[in-house]
Amino acid sequence: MGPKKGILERLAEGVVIGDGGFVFELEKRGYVMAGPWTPEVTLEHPDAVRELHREYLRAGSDVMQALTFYASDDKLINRGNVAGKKFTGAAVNAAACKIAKEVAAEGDALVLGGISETPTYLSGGGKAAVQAEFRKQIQVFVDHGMDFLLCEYFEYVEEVEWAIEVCKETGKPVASTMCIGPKGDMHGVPAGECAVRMAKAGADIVGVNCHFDPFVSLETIKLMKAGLEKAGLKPFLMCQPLGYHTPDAGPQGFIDLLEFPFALEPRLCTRWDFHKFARQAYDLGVRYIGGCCGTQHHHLRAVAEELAKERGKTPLSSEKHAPWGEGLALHTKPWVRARANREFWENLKPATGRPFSASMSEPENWGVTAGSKLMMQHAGVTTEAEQEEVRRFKKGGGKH
Ligand SMILES: C[S+](C)CC[C@H](N)C(=O)O
Ligand SMILES: N[C@@H](CCS)C(=O)O
Ligand SMILES: [Zn+2]
Repeated sequence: MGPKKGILERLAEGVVIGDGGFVFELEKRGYVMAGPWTPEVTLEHPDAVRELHREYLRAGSDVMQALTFYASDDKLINRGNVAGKKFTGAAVNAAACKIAKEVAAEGDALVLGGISETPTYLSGGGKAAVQAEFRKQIQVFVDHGMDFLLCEYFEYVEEVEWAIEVCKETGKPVASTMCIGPKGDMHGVPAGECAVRMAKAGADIVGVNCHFDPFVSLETIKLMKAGLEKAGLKPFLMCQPLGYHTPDAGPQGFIDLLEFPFALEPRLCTRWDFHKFARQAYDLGVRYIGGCCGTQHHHLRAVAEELAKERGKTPLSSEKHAPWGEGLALHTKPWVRARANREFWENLKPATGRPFSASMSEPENWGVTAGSKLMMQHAGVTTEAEQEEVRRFKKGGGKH
């Protein structure tokens, strides 16, 4: 076998599958704390991180992304208060890189080092102080031979431009995703402009991650694509959305939903939602497709199975999963065997089993956010007349 193909070559040839959620999944498994969301688990429980990488590799992931989310020194510093432990970015990042490399070598995966938004920026620190945080993390990625770099989970385009600038100093390919929706960044910079600014700063791959569901995220990607086309720029497109449905989320996405972060399960996407997402993303020209918070093994496997023809292969874990539920043909009960087909799963509207659960936690957002038409469509309010009724209801202060 020759040398591994690089990320840009792989993207030019076809589709690359990213990874699933790490901090969210490890929080549920008892290894990460919700709140700080920092990944000192790479030092405390390396086996837990290793196993999750393996699960994603088995699902078809082409990239082992080192678990370095929020692992800047300024973010980790608060973790010194937990059980008297001090975790440095250098140690957490180095451990993350080693684990990612180890699992990548078990398949044909690339390794990726990522940086994310910093408390320094959010508290008004200037460019030099913010870039100093990034530089420390990136040095570790260079020392450990990461194949490419990612700026992910940025709410402000200014900060991600500073991040890309530092990544470019290494000469490695750079990907960049913001956690924004169709309304743009937290300063109101439109999504299309964010994409153009990321590409002009030097990102080879641009797109979105986290904060919004797969279908809202694709709406953002459409706006990004249009902005890039208008500016004559052609970076690869990347989308790693939530594994939760968020049609009612406001501009900051799922963070502002009442269920964030401990009661999101009723909103979980099914594997069939991810089949649909993968196809729509691919048709839109997205070539780097993965997941973020809430996404698990079966979501990624669905992406890999949906795009099996395009990729010329099926993921390892498909050995335990016949396409479109066909394994059910082996079930003992005939009425369950009747579900062993694509038509059944593609058309099912899953019930939640919660009689008093509303489909939206904050329907009052419907009339006030730019994505409201989209939200209504997701909620099944599809005709113009019904949508007008919702708007009238809103204007009337919630009274008919
Ligand atoms: C997307 S989660 C891992 C982090 C969300 C938010 N920025 C928070 O810190 O709670
Ligand atoms: N890559 C990170 C992003 C969190 S928003 C993770 O999967 O945990
Ligand atoms: Zn996320």
